[in-house]
Amino acid sequence: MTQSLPKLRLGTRGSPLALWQAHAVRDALLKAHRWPDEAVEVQVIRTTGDAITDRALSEAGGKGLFTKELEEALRDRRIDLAVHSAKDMPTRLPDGLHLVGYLPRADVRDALILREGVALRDLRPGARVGTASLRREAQLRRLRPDLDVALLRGNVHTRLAKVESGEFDGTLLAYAGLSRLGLADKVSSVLETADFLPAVGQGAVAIETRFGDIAVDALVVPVVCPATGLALRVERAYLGELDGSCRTPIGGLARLEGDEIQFRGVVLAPDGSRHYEIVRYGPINRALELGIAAGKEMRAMVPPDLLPH
Ligand SMILES: NCc1[nH]cc(CCC(=O)O)c1CC(=O)O
Repeated sequence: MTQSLPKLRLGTRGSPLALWQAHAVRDALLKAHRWPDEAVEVQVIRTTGDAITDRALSEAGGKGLFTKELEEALRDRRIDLAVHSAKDMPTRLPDGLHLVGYLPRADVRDALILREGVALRDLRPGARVGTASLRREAQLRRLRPDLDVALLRGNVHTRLAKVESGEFDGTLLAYAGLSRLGLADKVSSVLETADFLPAVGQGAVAIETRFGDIAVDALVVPVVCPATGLALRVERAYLGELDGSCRTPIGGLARLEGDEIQFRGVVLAPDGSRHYEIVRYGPINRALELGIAAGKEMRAMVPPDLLPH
């Protein structure tokens, strides 16, 4: 029997980071199946989020802005899989779609990029640090209430340019993204997760497919990382319990420790004046339950002005 070569159409946004991630998935597929280059075709799809550059994403409508058009293409069968930053994925997906898995997770930490100096403590009081992330802003204010934290949007290169030009004294970005773009040498220092928790999903590349399209899923499964899948199951279940708005600064990180999962979560007041932390452990075969329990515990602890209803 001759096996005909599949032609998988992989959809992605067109940003440099998205393209890197799409090609990482494509390369993994080609390698795992020993396919020739033409077996996986990358299709660039422009999303609503790509058109917004002047406002904080939380104001523009938040998550979903970067995924909608890709998900429409999936449902219309114009593509067979969509590749996303796991961090940018809403906790609830549209009917008929699912996350089949993730590439092995990269460094989860946030990185500090400073015009001068190395560490957070090197910033003088009043120094201007730019970020568009509520989570980064709140954690930064908590650690350094004396800084002037301001909105800084745009792609990675734009942000780095604004630090280099002196418009900002520093910025915070995901280490994983910088490293994928070959910009790890711009990093002044990394913020340890002990005092600065990443966003749920940070550092992970997600692969979304049509639920029930077992032919496609069977081809994707060999490239997905089970450990990353477990961690993301916990983190996304936690976020799902807290969701409702993306106006609340939320961090969360699950890690495998032997046959246990450790989860740590944080919710903060936007100005960093209050923060609520939880640590929970659970067995690996109870990942979903661990995430849900962590989310419920957090919800019970956090005052309603930070997490509505
Ligand atoms: N929201 C944009 C986004 N989505 C994923 C990453 C970085 C890569 C990753 O976390 O996997 C970034 C940039 C950033 O936050 O610095």
